[in-house]
Amino acid sequence: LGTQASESRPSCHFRFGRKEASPLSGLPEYVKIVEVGPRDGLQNEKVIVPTDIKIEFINQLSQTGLSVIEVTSFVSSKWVPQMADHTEVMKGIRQYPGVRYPVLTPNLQGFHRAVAAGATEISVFGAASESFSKKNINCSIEESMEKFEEVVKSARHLNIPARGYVSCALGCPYEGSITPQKVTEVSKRLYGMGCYEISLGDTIGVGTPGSMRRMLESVIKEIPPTALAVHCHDTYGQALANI
Ligand SMILES: CC(C)(COP(=O)([O-])OP(=O)([O-])OC[C@H]1O[C@@H](n2cnc3c(N)ncnc32)[C@H](O)[C@@H]1OP(=O)([O-])[O-])[C@@H](O)C(=O)NCCC(=O)NCCSC(=O)C[C@@](C)(O)CC(=O)[O-]
Repeated sequence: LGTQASESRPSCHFRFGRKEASPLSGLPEYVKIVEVGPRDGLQNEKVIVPTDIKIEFINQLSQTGLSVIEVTSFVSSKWVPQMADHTEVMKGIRQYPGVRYPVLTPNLQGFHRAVAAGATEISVFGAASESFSKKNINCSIEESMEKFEEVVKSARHLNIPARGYVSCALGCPYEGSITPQKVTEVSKRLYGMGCYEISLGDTIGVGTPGSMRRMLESVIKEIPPTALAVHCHDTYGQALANI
């Protein structure tokens, strides 16, 4: 994610609930906001944010009425130094009733560490682009799916809900356009293995309402819209329009 422009950091992403026959028309019945500032917002900061500040940030977010706050990532500190204090952050925050605190886990090692730190919800994060998958998590899409299968299976045994991210849903920093079919294929794999919700990431903010619609129309053929979320980076000021 090194190529991500600093202004592209999202602080939250969205899931919509609708009653209409067409899931892409009309206004949503409700909007769920998944706050990702402490994780996606901070992960690329050059200066390491002190752990106590992160904890205070999350505690204050917990008092805003949000129902889901993504806290940290149990990833390699060599890859993402900013998330090296994942265990301290997870153990240090005050968990408010009615608020969920998911964390990112790329593999079983991360999953076990997350559980040991007290995580009760996790997310695996894949991509619809081979190059992005390799640069982000050092493996092919197929290899990543095998790792995620293990994680989601272990999570299920512990009754821990798992979400799945699909990066590059509207474009890749290395490959350019990504077809809606590829996004659908990866989303279907994640949903099929047991992820309760698939978050479609416009990782570099290159989407438009048109490309978002085309991508969603394809994914919705395979996954119920109630199990979909979008995660929009605001690199070109289009995130709100795309949402
Ligand atoms: C996935 C790995 C770990 C593979 O990294 P790797 O180097 O391929 O891992 P490995 O299995 O070959 O192991 C190598 C070393 O890493 C360690 N290791 C192995 N796993 C872990 C772990 N879980 N936690 C801590 N350490 C770990 C392992 O113990 C070993 O340590 P050593 O023996 O060399 O001392 C690495 O590539 C990584 O950490 N990547 C993180 C990428 C990341 O966090 N990216 C940002 C989040 S994704 C995102 O932002 C997109 C999203 C979700 O917001 C949606 C969107 O906008 O598109």
